[in-house]
Amino acid sequence: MKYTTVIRTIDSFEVVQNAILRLTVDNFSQVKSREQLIDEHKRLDNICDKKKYVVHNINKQENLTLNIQLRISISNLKVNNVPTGRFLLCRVISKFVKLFALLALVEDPEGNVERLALYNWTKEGQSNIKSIDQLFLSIGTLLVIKNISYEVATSNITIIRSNNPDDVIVVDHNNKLFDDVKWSTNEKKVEIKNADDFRRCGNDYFASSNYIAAIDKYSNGIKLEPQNVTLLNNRAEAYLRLYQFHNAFKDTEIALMYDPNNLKAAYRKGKALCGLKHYKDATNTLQNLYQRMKGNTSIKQIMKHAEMLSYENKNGKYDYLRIIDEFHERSKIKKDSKGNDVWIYETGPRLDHAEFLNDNIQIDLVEGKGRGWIAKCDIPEYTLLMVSKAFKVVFSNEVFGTMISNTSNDKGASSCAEELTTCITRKLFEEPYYCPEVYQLYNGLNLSRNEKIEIIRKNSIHIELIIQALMHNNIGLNYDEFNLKTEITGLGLWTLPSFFNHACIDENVYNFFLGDLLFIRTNRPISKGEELIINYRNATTFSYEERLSYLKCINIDCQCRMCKLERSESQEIKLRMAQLLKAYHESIYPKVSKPHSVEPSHIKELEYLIAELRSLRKEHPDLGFNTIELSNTLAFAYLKIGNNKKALSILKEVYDLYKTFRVSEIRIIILDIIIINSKLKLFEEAKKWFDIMLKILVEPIMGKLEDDKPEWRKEALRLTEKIHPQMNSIAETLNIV
Ligand SMILES: C[S@@+](CC[C@H](N)C(=O)[O-])C[C@H]1O[C@@H](n2cnc3c(N)ncnc32)[C@H](O)[C@@H]1O
Repeated sequence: MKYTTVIRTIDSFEVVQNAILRLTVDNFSQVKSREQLIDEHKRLDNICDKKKYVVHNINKQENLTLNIQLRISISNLKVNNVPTGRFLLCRVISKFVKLFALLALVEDPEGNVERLALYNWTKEGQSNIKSIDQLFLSIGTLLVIKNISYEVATSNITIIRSNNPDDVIVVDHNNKLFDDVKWSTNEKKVEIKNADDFRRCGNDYFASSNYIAAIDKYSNGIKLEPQNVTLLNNRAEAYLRLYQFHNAFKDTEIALMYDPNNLKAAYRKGKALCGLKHYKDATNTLQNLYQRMKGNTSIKQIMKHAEMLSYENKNGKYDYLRIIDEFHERSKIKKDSKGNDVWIYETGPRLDHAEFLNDNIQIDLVEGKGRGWIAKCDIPEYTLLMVSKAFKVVFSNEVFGTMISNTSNDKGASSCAEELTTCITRKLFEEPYYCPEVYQLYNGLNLSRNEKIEIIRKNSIHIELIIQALMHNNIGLNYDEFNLKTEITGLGLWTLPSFFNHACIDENVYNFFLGDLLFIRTNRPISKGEELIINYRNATTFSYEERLSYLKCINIDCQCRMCKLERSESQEIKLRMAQLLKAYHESIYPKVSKPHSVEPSHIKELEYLIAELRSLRKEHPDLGFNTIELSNTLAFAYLKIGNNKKALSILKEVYDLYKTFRVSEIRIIILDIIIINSKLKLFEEAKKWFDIMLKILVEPIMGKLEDDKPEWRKEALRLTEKIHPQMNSIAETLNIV
C-alpha cells in the first residue's frame, strides 16, 4: 500500500504504524486518570486486529529468583535507555489488543500507569491459532519484564517496549517472591470526591491549558451530578478550546435544558454553532443573547463575528485584504527556550472565516471518474465556487517542532502524512459525528453499497477507510503563488473540494490557500453541464513521468490533452527533445547569459533549437511549454544587441501562445514586456501591459475586476501591496497611480 503526499509517494506501512501507535499513546500523560486511560484503551477494540495468530508460549516460572533490589519503577525509566540488569514488575490492568504489537496498560506497585508494547509475540499460522482475547495475559496478571526499553515513539510519546517474548515472565500466584511488595492501588483508600472537587481540579488543569485533563475531571464530576450546569459549561469551554464543537454544543444544550436562562451556556452554544458552521443559528443565538445583555462587549464582539460568518457564507463575499493580514499575523513564529521555532498564536494560521458553496454547482456522476462537480448553468470567469475550511490540516512546523521550508525529503513527507492520519483518526474518535464526512470520500476500496451504508451507520472508526480516503484526497498546502511571506507548508483534508477531478492541463478551476482556507474559482467561462476540473499535478511544472507515477497511485489514467500527446510521442521524439534541451542548458545558455554582448551565431543556434523543439510538436503548438524559457533567453539576447523591437515581438508571441495556462513564466514574460516598453519610452504600451499583469495577479483572488469603474486599479493595488509589492513600485515608476 502506498500513501501519497504532496511531494511524492511513500511507503505507507511506517506511516500507518506510527499513526496508530500515536493514536493509542498520544497525550498519554500522568494527568489522565487510570479510569480514563482504561476507557480509552477499550476503544482500541474497534480498530485492533481480530485475526487469529500463533501466540508465543507464555513463560511461567514458578521458581523464579530475582534480586528485588533490581526492580525499577515506571517513574524511574529514562527514554532511550535500557536499564541493564533491572526488571520491571507490573500488573496488567487492561485487556491486550493486537495492533502492530500487543498493547495493554500496566501499572507498577507505586501506581504509575504506562502502555506496554510486546513485540514478536505473534505469527500468522495454521495450527494452534488463538485470538488475543480476555484470557491472554488477563487483567491482574503479574509480569516481570527484563530488558525493557522506554521509548519515544514519535513526537514525545512514551511507551514501554519489550522485543523478546523470553524477557517476559508471568509470575505464578504461588510465587512468594513479591509477597512483601505493596501495591498502592490496593492500599489506596478510595478517595470519595464530590462534583465540586472535580470542578476545582478541572479548573486547575484548564488554567494550565491542559484541556484534555480538565475534560476528564469535569466528566467525572458530571457522572456524579449530571445536571450540574457549571460543570457542563466548563466542559463545553474546554471542548471549544480543543475545537471539539460538536461535544461543546451537546454540553451547552444539556446545560440550557436544565437552566434555559444560563448566559454562559448560550454564549458557548453560539461559539460552538459557529465552529459547526451553523452560522445562521449561531447568529440568532448570539443576537438573542445580546438583546438580554445589551452593552456586554464580549457578547457583542462574538455576535458581530457570527454575523460576518453568516454574511460570508450566504454571499461568498470575503474581505481578502483583512484575511491576508490575519494570515500574516497568525503565521508569526518566535523562538522557544530551546531555540525551536514555535507559533506565537497557538493555533497557527487557522483562520476563522465561513465556508461558502456556490448554488450553481452540484456533485454528479462523471463517466470514468466516479463523482465530480458539475455546473448547473453557465458560470462566468473568476466566479467563486467554494470556500472550504480544512477538515484537518497539519502545518510543517507543528510536525517538526522547527520551521522547515519544505518537506521534500522522505521523512518530511511521511511525518506530515502520519500526523494528518493521526489527527483525523483522533478527531473521529472524539467526535464520531464527523465520520460520514470522511467515509463518503473516494477511497479506492471496492466496498459494496451495503457495506458503505453499514460503516456510515455505525459511525465507528474504520482505520483502513480513513487511510485510503486520505491517500486519495489529501492536498498539499502551498502559498508560493502569492508571495505570502511565509515558508510554511503542510498537508490537509478539505472534504467538499475532494470531489473535484483532475486534469494535468486545461483545468477550468483554480484554487489558492489563505491559512487553512481553500478558495476555488473558475478560471474561464463555464457552460451549463460542464465538469469543473482542478489540477492535482500541473503539466507545466511536472514531467510526464512524475505525473504518471503520482496519478497511478490514486487510480487515475489521465486522458487530458497533454497526457494523450505525451503517451503518443515516440521514444525517438522524446530523445530528440531531451538532446535539444541539454544543448540549450549546457552549451547555449551559458554563452548567451554572459554579461557582455552576444554573438549573432549564438542567437542563430538558439533560434534553431527553438524551431526544432516546436517542430516536434507542430500539431500542438500551444503545448510546447518547454520552449518558453528558451524564447525568453532569445528575447534577452536581442535586447543585448539593441534590437528591442524584436525582443518585444518574441515575448508577445510567447504570451499569446501560453496565456491561457497562466504559468508563472507568463508573469515573468509580461514583466519583461513592461520593462522593455518603458525602456523604449512607450509608456502607454507599458501601462496596458501593467494592467494585464495586475488582472492576472488580482482576479484569481478577488474575482473579476470592474475595470469600467475608475477605482478598479487602486483596489487591485491595495491587494498587490500585500502580496506583490514590487507591482506597486512599478506603478509608481510608470506614474500609474
Ligand atoms: C479527489 S477524488 C475526486 C472525486 C472522486 N471522483 C469521487 O468520486 O469522489 C480522486 C479520485 O477521483 C478519480 N479521478 C480524478 N480525476 C480523474 C481523471 N481525470 N480520470 C479518472 N479518474 C479520476 C480517481 O479515482 C481519483 O483517485
